[in-house]
Amino acid sequence: MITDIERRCSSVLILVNVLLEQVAELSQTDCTDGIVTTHQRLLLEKAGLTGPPGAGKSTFIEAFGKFLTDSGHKVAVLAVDPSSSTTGGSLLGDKTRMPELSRDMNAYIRPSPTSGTLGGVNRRTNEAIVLCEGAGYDVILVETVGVGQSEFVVADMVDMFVLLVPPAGGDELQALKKGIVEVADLVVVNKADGDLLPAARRIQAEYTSALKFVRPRSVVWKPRVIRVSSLTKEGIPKAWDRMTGFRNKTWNSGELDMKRRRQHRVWMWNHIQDSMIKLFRQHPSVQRLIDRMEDRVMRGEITPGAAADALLREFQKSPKTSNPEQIQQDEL
Ligand SMILES: Nc1nc2c(ncn2[C@@H]2O[C@H](COP(=O)(O)OP(=O)(O)OP(=O)(O)O)[C@@H](O)[C@H]2O)c(=O)[nH]1
Repeated sequence: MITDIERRCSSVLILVNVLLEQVAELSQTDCTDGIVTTHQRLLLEKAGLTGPPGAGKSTFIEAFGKFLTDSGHKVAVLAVDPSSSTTGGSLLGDKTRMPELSRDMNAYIRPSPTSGTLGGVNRRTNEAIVLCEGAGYDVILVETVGVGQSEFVVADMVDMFVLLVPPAGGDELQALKKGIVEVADLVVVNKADGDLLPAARRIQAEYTSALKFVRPRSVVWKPRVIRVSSLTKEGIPKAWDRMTGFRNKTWNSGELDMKRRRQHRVWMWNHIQDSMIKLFRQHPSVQRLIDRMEDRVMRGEITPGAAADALLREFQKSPKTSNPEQIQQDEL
């Protein structure tokens, strides 16, 4: 269920986005160029953070975020929760998970959007990043649960990707490692304290060797593995040091700027894809045919390809499409 506040926040977000687009159109500049200067963009840190449930993401973000706000930064924590679009639940972004940071005037924690398609949820997260940049947050952390495809979507929204892991092995971790390690710029082994310290050292060595087999994505940065304790705060400054190291190197080489430009292109196409699907589904003649075609495909009377072609022909036949403004309303 969407609460009234969430509904209003979404409306405000969409309204601000529309305004940003109009300002960009008027000045014929890139939307983000209009609100964030080059100097600000150089100092901006946008990182994705993922890890399996129980790795200590909330505890880490709380400790890391406090360290940053104490050093004069403004920190925004956003969340992408793939389960929220299907179950209506929200694993992430809950303010009670980070009680101290959520009370901090220099931190903003945005709960995960809990409605809409995954595309819509991601789109709103991406728009929230742009708004946080404009509002002067210089560190933006986008948190995801490390179990789905969302990491790869988030990797297209942020400058760097951080994987947080607990000092434990097992099959679950092996599976997790394979996909995500390929997009990780920094692996943080959490809970490196007390009795868990020897295990944390072992996991650090394991990830360090796993990273050797990953195809490098940058010519100036080699992914690192560090140990931290979010409880004792040991290693927290080092995590920040590594993140700024990544940003400075990739910025100076031009890689970061190029990556951000490419991401804008990816998101343009993501938006087009989302909108096209909605237009398609809302097209009156397509709507009349969809149920029949789905039925025939399921009964094996027609191949999926032939059914898709029939629907696409119907869509192309009449240029009449639904009102895009109506689509935005429906998204809410
Ligand atoms: N010893 C130790 N325990 C930690 C550390 N960080 C987190 N924990 C503990 O690990 C457990 C899980 O921490 P959370 O921060 O809730 O983990 P999470 O990844 O956010 O978990 P989800 O909310 O389920 O996604 C809690 O009992 C924490 O107290 C750490 O650095 N050292």
